Amino acid sequence: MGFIVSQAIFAVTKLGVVEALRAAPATAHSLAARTGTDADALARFLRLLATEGLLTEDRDGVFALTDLGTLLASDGSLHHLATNLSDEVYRAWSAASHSLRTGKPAFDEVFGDSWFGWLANRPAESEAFNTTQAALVTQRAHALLSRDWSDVNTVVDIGGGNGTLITALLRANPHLQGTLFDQPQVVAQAAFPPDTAPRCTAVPGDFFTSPLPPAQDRYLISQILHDWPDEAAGRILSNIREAMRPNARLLILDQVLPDTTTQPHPGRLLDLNMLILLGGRERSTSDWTSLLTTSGFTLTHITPGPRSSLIEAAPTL
Ligand SMILES: C[S@@+](CC[C@H](N)C(=O)[O-])C[C@H]1O[C@@H](n2cnc3c(N)ncnc32)[C@H](O)[C@@H]1O
Repeated sequence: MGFIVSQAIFAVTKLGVVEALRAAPATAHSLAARTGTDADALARFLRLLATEGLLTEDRDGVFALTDLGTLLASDGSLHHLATNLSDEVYRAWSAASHSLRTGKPAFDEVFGDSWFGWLANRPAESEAFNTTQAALVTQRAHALLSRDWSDVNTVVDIGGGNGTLITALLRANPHLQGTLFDQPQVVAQAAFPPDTAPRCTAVPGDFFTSPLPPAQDRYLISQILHDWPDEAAGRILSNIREAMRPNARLLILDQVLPDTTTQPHPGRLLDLNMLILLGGRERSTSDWTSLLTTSGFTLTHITPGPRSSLIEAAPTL
């Protein structure tokens, strides 16, 4: 019955109840008046979420967010993820058996289009998705940002969304020149802040078919390859390989699945989410090694991280 908790979380986040509670603890009655919700229903939603540790309720029926619940407020790290997973992604999951039967994305079955095709025609949803991705950057990018970049001059972020990661990288390394590469309607959403704008260029294109920016020192690709099955991921990698000089390096931020199933791992949830949405997959170290080898790369190092690992590769000469 985990979906009941998920939907309760999504509903109170989406309808502004979390935001109202972030401002001040309140009774269900007063919250209902401010959020356009039904007071009795709201009290029941909030009591369930209190049992999940997101809220407390005192003897006077006043609800307050816990530290965990605060993550769902608009300035919290999980707000965008919670709202983004609640609509189309959730509806795609209702056809999970289609993916199980065919190995193909349930999203396409439910919506009659691919996830990125569907987003391309919906500016509001596309912006919400890119904001969600951007909000997760700081949680994922630690291994990347804490590297020594002093001997690197140029870096391109392939499929870099609205530019949040490349901006963080340029801000931390004032000597670096950056390029953001993504689909035209996505790079159009990038707004580079004044301190990094002079050092960053946006290049629109398709990472399957467009020539990628040549002669960069580092090719960064974050949370992209897990969107695609091996054949398509291999085509993206081969395209990157073609743009690279022999001394350039590939930096992949993505999940690395453990080899065993003895421990729960968030990558297993993401693995199925990628299948349902895009027909993609998460990969283990041996999966990464073989994908990279067949695409002209040698895997040189993996820095494991709780949310994302940093996988480094060099062109095979
Ligand atoms: C899961 S998001 C990852 C965004 C960002 N790199 C991050 O780490 O959060 C996938 C990105 O791939 C981009 N993308 C999808 N298909 C593409 C294509 N054919 N060519 C270029 N970019 C594409 C999307 O626009 C989106 O920004």
